[in-house]
Amino acid sequence: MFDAATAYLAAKISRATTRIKVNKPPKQQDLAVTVDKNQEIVDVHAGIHFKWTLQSATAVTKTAKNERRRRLSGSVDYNGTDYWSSVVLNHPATSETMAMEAETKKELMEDLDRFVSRKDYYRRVGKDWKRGYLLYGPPGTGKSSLIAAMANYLKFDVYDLDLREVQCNSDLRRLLIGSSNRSILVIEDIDCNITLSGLLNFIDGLWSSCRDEKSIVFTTNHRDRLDPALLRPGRMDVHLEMSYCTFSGFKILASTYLRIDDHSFFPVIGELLEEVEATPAEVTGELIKSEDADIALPALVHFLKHKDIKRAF
Ligand SMILES: Nc1ncnc2c1ncn2[C@@H]1O[C@H](COP(=O)(O)OP(=O)(O)OP(=O)(O)O)[C@@H](O)[C@H]1O
Repeated sequence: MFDAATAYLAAKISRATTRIKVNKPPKQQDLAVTVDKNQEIVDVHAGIHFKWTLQSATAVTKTAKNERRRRLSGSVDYNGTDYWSSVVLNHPATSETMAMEAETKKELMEDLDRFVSRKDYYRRVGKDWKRGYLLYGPPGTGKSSLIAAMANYLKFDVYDLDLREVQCNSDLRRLLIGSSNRSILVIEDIDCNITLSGLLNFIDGLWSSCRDEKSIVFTTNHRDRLDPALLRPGRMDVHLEMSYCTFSGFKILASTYLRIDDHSFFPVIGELLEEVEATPAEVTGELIKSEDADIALPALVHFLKHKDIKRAF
């Protein structure tokens, strides 16, 4: 077998390549070919010599894995049969398009990178390879968009789980066993779901039924309504506040929607956003009305002024 592989590879790769790793991850059809960091591979195509060097393992995983991601909703039917119905996740959100503070974004992306790259670490310290995120903030501040951005970043599927659909822990366990690794499990509006003891029971069941490499995202519009028992690390490791639109958030939206990074209306919009609580959803609702900044920005100013007047009464 070794001799056959050597003979085969000798015809395929350059003599300069002394080491190459090929493996077949479980449940995947294709072979994964990897090289070590900083290892150089020489490739000859049409007489031209190419030298490839692996700079970052994460970058390779992300570009190599280019399949379409799915968004799945979990249900249990009247026969007690559980299933996930799936649609293609086509949400364009990325961390770049998210109107959030740059520091918060950076910390989240670093946290995700650390999480996915630490399989051996989790194993060594005897912890399950899972991470819980709580996204909280008023409606329209981008909690759902951020989940899509996280999935796009990690190239993970998204599984939506409505706890009201799940009657008992064995239903939950079967549903979760049917979900894939490398996925984000989403439980939205956690404060609207069932009682505290039921919820604690479900969440602990959730953790113990999940297999490797799973992140779980809970969302709520009211973190203050959640019991501290739910918020502790191990259930929800990272708490991320999604807030009303700030001026720096607005600049990101203006760059995405209007492709501008400055305009004479920016100062007045900055002042208004300090006085008025407008969600990024409301701001994008105005910006999307026209691609012409000279039309969209006065409309936004009008909206913010009007909102302020309404609040004053
Ligand atoms: N922080 C943000 N950055 C960029 N776009 C945003 C942001 N927040 C909201 N939007 C825009 O507003 C739309 C609605 O926001 P989204 O559904 O993500 O908010 P949400 O906080 O999940 O709301 P809800 O609590 O009602 O589910 C998004 O599709 C997106 O276009």
